[in-house]
Amino acid sequence: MPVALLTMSHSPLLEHANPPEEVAEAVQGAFAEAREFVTQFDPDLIINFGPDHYNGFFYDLMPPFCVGFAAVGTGDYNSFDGELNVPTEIAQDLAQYIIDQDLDTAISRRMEVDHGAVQPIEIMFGERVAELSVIPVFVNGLAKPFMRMARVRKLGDAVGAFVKEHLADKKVLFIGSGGLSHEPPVPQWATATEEQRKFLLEGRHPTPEARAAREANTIAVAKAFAAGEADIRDLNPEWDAAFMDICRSGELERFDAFTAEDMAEEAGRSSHETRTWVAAFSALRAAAGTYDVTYEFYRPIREYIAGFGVMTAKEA
Ligand SMILES: O=C(O)/C=C/c1cccc(O)c1O
Ligand SMILES: [Fe+2]
Repeated sequence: MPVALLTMSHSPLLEHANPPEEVAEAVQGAFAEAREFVTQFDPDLIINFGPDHYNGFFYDLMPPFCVGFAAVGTGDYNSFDGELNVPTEIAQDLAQYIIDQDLDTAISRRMEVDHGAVQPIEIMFGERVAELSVIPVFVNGLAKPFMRMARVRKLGDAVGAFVKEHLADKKVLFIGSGGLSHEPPVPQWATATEEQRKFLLEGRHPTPEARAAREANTIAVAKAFAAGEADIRDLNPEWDAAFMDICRSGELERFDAFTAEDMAEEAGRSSHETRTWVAAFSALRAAAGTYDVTYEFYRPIREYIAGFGVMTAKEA
């Protein structure tokens, strides 16, 4: 049963910022390497661990995990805004399997997925996004409170065991989207204004004006950050390197010692997006036994507000 993995940072600023040419080219080179890998693998099914940035999930009901039985892109930052081709029956069986492992997951029969979930698929597969078979699995990476990392690892474990037991005839690609160290200007409940709280609570389907204002603010903050003038936590290449070391090592239980507080303090509030990587690597390990990392890339890129990492791996 062939299984493979792609984990990568995403950033809506890829289309809106101008890092030095050498940096932009290096990122595009990393995408080309990863694209070659996933194209060669040619998955029958993608299980996509993705976060959300208050486009699909809000504080009126914020699950730690959610398996999509059907899904539609929100189109934020010009990301994919159509329906994903979700194999509903397999997604239902997956959710049942996860629950049977004594883990709790929400389900959605109409999950809304934002740039954080779909950008890697778009970059890798271009126009084919709508035709590919994709099960989206939301992993909360932005909204406190956070699950313990061990729980995220176990979610991935359950997903990988399901693939091994029930999808042995399929080529499955696990994707984890997000991270690494970064802290884009997304409001936090604890410090939010009344207006921001209203958005965090029920901001689904914003007006075009509200969406444009949010995007313009992110672009402006990224510009200021690159100039050393933004009031957001800096990237942390040492933290990112240590994180990628664990991914490479296969000793994923080492993530269990990560605490939500330390992650935010050391690597920024959105470093919680790395939970998608933990789930994806754990799924790969459970499905494959052992794995080899076949490619990796890293650059701290302030213009993208991202400790920007890419890794591919496959069963050893
Ligand atoms: O949701 C937003 O407004 C900003 C998102 C963002 C910015 C930079 C890096 C990321 O990973 C993001 O998701
Ligand atoms: Fe993000």
